[in-house]
Amino acid sequence: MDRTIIESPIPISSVAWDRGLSHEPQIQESNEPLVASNFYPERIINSPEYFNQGIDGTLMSIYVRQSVYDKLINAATLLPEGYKFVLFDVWRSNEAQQSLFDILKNKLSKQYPDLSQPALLKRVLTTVAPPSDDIINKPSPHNTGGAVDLAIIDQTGHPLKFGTPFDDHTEVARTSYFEEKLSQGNQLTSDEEMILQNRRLLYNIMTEVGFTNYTDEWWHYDYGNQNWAWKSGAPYAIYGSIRPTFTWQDPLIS
Ligand SMILES: C[C@@H](N)C(=O)N[C@H](C)C(=O)O
Ligand SMILES: [Zn+2]
Repeated sequence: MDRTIIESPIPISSVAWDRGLSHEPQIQESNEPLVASNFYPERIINSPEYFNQGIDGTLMSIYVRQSVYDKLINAATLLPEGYKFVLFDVWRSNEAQQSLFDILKNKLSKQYPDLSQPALLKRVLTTVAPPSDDIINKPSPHNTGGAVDLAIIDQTGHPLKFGTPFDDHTEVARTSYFEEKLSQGNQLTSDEEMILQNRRLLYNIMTEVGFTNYTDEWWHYDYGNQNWAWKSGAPYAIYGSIRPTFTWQDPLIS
């Protein structure tokens, strides 16, 4: 493995993620299809987290834009021998986005009963994008099939340590959290050092093939959607709102 993949630090962002700005890029829809992501089990496995949790509006299969799948396959070849990606979620229905938002809002309002409504909303929106009120111009990132939630498992089938569970809503989930600790002159424990390297591995591989990262979550990467266009400086996004068409079933229906 190329050592720079675990040695190159993750950049520390000096500005907070701005949900207004991240919807500014125009969308020029490429009409790339959504494809199922389960045809390369040697390197990519699916663990559809929200379907497994019984969240409304979820599907058992994970669907992803064609170029995003191609990029994931490409990225997977950069992993150390025997390692695999594990996909938790890619395309997400608007119903599922709404359910995730409602569930977290409910959970945090019970956990922090003294938080004001604006403060509560800010916390919820750090972990879950708002359900879209304009799916043509401002689709939520996963609804485009261009946002990927993922982690890595090693050659023995065990997840690498990333410092928090998937969908953790604390500041530790911020992708550069351990880089920040280091840059502030703190000594990392050996466990934290391992987590730092694992986050660098995921970050450097994903950005190498063209993804951008959502700075508040080590597991969330984008390609082709407005998040990606805003973060990468691309002139426009190529993925808007979409839904799977289940082409293999069409002949049976007609
Ligand atoms: C809910 C979490 N897995 C996620 O994807 N968060 C981002 C911010 C999103 O909802 O787009
Ligand atoms: Zn995500």
